Amino acid sequence: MKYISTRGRAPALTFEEAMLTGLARDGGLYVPEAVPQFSREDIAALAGLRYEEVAFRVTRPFVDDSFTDADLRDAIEKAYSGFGHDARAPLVQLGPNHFLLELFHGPTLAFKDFAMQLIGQLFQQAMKRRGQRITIVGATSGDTGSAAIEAFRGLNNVDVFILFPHGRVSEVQRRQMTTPDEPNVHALALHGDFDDCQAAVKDMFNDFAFRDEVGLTAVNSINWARVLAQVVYYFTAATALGAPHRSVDFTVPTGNFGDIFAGRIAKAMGLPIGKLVVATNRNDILHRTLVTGEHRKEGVQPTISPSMDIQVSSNFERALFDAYGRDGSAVAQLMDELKGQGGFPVSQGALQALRETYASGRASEEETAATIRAMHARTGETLCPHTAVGVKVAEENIDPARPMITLATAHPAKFPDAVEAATGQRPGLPKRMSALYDRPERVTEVDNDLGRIEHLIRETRAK
Ligand SMILES: Cc1ncc(COP(=O)(O)O)c(C=O)c1O
Ligand SMILES: N[C@@H](CCOP(=O)(O)O)C(=O)O
Repeated sequence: MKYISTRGRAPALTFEEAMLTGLARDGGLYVPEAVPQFSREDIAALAGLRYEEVAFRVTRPFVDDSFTDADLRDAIEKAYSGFGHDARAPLVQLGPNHFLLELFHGPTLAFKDFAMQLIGQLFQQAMKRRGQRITIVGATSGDTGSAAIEAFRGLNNVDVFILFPHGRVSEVQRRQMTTPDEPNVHALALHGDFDDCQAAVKDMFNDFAFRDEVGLTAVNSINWARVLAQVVYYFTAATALGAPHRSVDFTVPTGNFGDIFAGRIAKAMGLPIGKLVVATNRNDILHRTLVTGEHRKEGVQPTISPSMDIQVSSNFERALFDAYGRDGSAVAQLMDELKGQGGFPVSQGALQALRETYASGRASEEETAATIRAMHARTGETLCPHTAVGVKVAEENIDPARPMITLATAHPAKFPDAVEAATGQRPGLPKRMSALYDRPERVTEVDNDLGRIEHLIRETRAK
C-alpha cells in the first residue's frame, strides 16, 4: 500500500512513513493510492465482533507491512483499554429511524480519542524501532489538543506543543490542556482563531529547515493515520444496524472534515452508506460550498459549538482531490487560490461528484440550543452542542427507508455552560476528572507570529 499526496508533487510513502511525515513536502495531504475493497461477506463477518477485532480487520489492509499483525493488534488493544464503555462506540436510539453513535467514552471525552489513542501506540512502536525523537505541533479548536496531550504525555522521546485559540475553547477543554504537569507537554494560547493555529502548523511544515531540525510531526487529521482510525466506527455502527444487507446514512458534525472523510473511505471500501451529511454550525463554508459551488472563507465566528469554529477545513482538500479526478496540480492551484484570494469556484464536474457523496445542512445558535433542549425533554439524552448541530441537520435528512446515524462527537460535560443554558441542568464530569478545576494551569500566550512560535519551540523542547 502506497500513499500519495493530494498535490501530486511529493514522493509516495508507506503507511509508517506517511504517519511519521504528516504533511507532504509539497504541502498536500497523504491519501491511499487505492482504497482496499471489502466484499459483502467480509462486511457481514464484522457484525457482532468486539470493537478491537473490527479495528484490526478494517485497518490491516491500509497498514501494509509497516506493522506486524501482532504489533497492530497490541496497539489496538492498548488504545481502547482505557475507554469507559465495553462497546467503545455504543449506539443509542433517538427516534424510530434515528440513532446516536456515542464517540465520547474515551479518556478526554471526545471522538478524537479513537484515533489519538491508537496513533499514540503506533508512534511509540515506530519511534522505538527507529530510535527517533520527535516534536509534535498540533492545532486545536479544543478537542484534538487534549486528546493528543493524553496520548503522548510523559513520553521521553516526544515534545508536544498544542496551539489553541486564546479565549475560544471551553473551560474544560482549556484545563484538559493546561493542567497536565508532565514536562513534555506545552499548551500555547494563540491570539487568533483556529484557522490561524492550523495555518501556523502548516507553515511550520513548509519551513523545511525548522521541520527537519526539530523532527516535526503532525497529529491533526493532516495525518492519514488519524483518519484511518476513524473509519472503524462507521463499520461497527453500520453492521450493528444491518449492513451489508441494508444501507445506512450518517450525519457528521463537521469542521476540519476529517471525521466525515473517514466515512467516505468506509463507503469507498464497500460499506453500504447512502448519504453522508455534513452538519455545520454558523461557520458554514462547507454547506455553502455544496449548495452554491463557491468555496469562499469568511471570518471565523465564535459559537456554542467551538470545536467546529473552522473556515479553512483541512481535509476538504482530500475530498477535492477525489472530486477533481485525483488531479494533484488542479488541487494545488485551488489551494493557492484559497490562500491568496480567499476562495475559488468548484468546477461543475467536481461539484456534481461532491454532491453524489455528501449532503449538507447548518444549524444556527438558536437551533443548536433548541435541539439540546428538545432532545433532553423528548428522549432524556443530553447532547453536546456539536452533536446537537448534527441531530438538527440529521432530522432534516432522514429517509424513512434507511436508519440515520448521527455521530455524537463529544460529552456534554465538556460544554456545561451551553448545555445548562439550554436545559437548566449542568452536566457533571466523570469522577475521574473531578480534580480538573483544582489543578494549577500552565500555559504560554503567543502572538500569531511564525518566527516567534518557532523560536519558542526550538528553545523549549528537550534536546
Ligand atoms: C466535538 C467535535 N465535533 C465535531 C468536530 C468536527 O470534526 P472534523 O474536524 O473531523 O470535521 C470536532 C473537531 O474537529 C469536535 O471536536
Ligand atoms: N475540532 C478539532 C480541530 C482539529 O481537527 P483535526 O481533526 O484536524 O485534529 C479540535 O477539536 O481540535
